[in-house]
Amino acid sequence: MNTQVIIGIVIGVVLLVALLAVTGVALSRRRRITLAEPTQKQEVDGQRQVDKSGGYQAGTGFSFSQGGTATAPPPAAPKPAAPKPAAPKPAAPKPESAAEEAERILAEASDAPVTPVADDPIAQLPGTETESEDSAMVVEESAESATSEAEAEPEPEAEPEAQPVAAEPVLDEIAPTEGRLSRLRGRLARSQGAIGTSMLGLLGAGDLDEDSWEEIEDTLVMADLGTAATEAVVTDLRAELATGKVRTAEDARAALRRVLVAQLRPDLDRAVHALPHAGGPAVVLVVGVNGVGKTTTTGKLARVLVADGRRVLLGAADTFRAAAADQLQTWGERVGAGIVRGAEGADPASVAFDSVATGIADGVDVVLIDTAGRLHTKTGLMDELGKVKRVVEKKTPVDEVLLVLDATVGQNGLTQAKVFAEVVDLTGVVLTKLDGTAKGGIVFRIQEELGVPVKLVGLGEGADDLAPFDPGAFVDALL
Ligand SMILES: Nc1nc2c(ncn2[C@@H]2O[C@H](COP(=O)(O)OP(=O)(O)OP(=O)(O)O)[C@@H](O)[C@H]2O)c(=O)[nH]1
Repeated sequence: MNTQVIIGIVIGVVLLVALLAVTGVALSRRRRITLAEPTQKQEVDGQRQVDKSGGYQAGTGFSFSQGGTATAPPPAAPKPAAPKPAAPKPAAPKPESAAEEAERILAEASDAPVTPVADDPIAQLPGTETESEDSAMVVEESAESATSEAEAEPEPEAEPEAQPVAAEPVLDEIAPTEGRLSRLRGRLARSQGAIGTSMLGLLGAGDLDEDSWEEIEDTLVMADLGTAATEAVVTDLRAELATGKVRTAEDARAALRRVLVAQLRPDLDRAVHALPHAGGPAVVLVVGVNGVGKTTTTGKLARVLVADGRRVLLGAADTFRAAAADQLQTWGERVGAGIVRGAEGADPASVAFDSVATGIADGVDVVLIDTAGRLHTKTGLMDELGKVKRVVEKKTPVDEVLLVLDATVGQNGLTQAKVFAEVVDLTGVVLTKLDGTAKGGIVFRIQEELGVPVKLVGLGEGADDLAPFDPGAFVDALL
């Protein structure tokens, strides 16, 4: 009896030990797999990509692609430290130190024509005066820190806190992006309706006399479509109705939908060029005037990219407003993206340069640079934005220049947009605050007048209130 108990206990202990051993092996395997994850390869546009996300994925309705259209590759500029083919190893020190390189590039960029900012009140803000000594110092400091961090590449357990790329953030849950288009519909429905209700009422009423056509025109103009787009829509609608196939209210709705969608140019490339290219991260510049939602959009975009499996570095080149860098840093911490920021009032170009240098050194997939809000009337500041772009291009091409526009400001937004388009080659527009009192018709004008596609829309202040722009879904939301 006693012997049986003892045997039972022995068997139990043996089984327990075996179970622990198996669990231990499984755990250590899993750990190893997690660490090895960054080598996972993906095919994107026929090119091999390295997924360094650690498997943090979310289904996404967003479309990302490789750039190459925002800027031509940097002209025969001395290509800084030809990156090693086996990329993600952080920065082997270059022959020219990062600080020297930064200094040289900023000095070269400063030779380019920069409009004097003499009596411009905005230009009197700290840091806007000239780039020379102060900014060079900032670059030197930050470039040095980037280099030394890269040199002191940590052994697994000795992780330095100063690492610019994400220090143990508590990551947010990111809402799946799939449902965002239906959310777009709901949000727009709050403030839209002009096009839908009145147009469908008129079209559905049967034969249209000239008064009705005029009313249709007025409705479209009031919805912010502008005269050119309005005329085009009316002409196309007349043609549709002339076919005699529009007999019911449903036919009228379908015809109106067809015409509006066609007017929104569904053929335009709306993918955000945010995928890395061989040897370097994609660079996205986020530009626009104060308060339109640049920082918020940069943060929201970072979330989507991280959810899509990308390693993201944020560049806080909005040095005019200290809170903007703090705001961006918070976004980064929540989502697991690193940040490079300069001193308040530092030269934005130096921060942008430093961000890209750090991004290259750390092997991130994309660097999102949030720039300062610039009043479009301040030529000097606009020139400075040109400088930001030129300086970045010395390192790597800028893949995407996203202009953020506040949809609620209507015509003013368009005026701003045109000035920005003169200074930098815009590749896409983000239209924010479409959840507000915006009239959706502004989308038609922006695309028509700028020739640049609306790629993303902001639908609220919430972290996940960013959606890809889709002409069909957008028109559905209007009707
Ligand atoms: N309703 C709504 N509010 C938004 C949206 N996007 C941004 N905002 C709000 O707009 C305000 C300004 O946003 P910011 O991101 O600070 O704007 P900014 O362009 O970076 O401003 P500056 O740093 O001053 O140049 C904030 O209160 C945001 O929450 C949106 O899509 N909808």
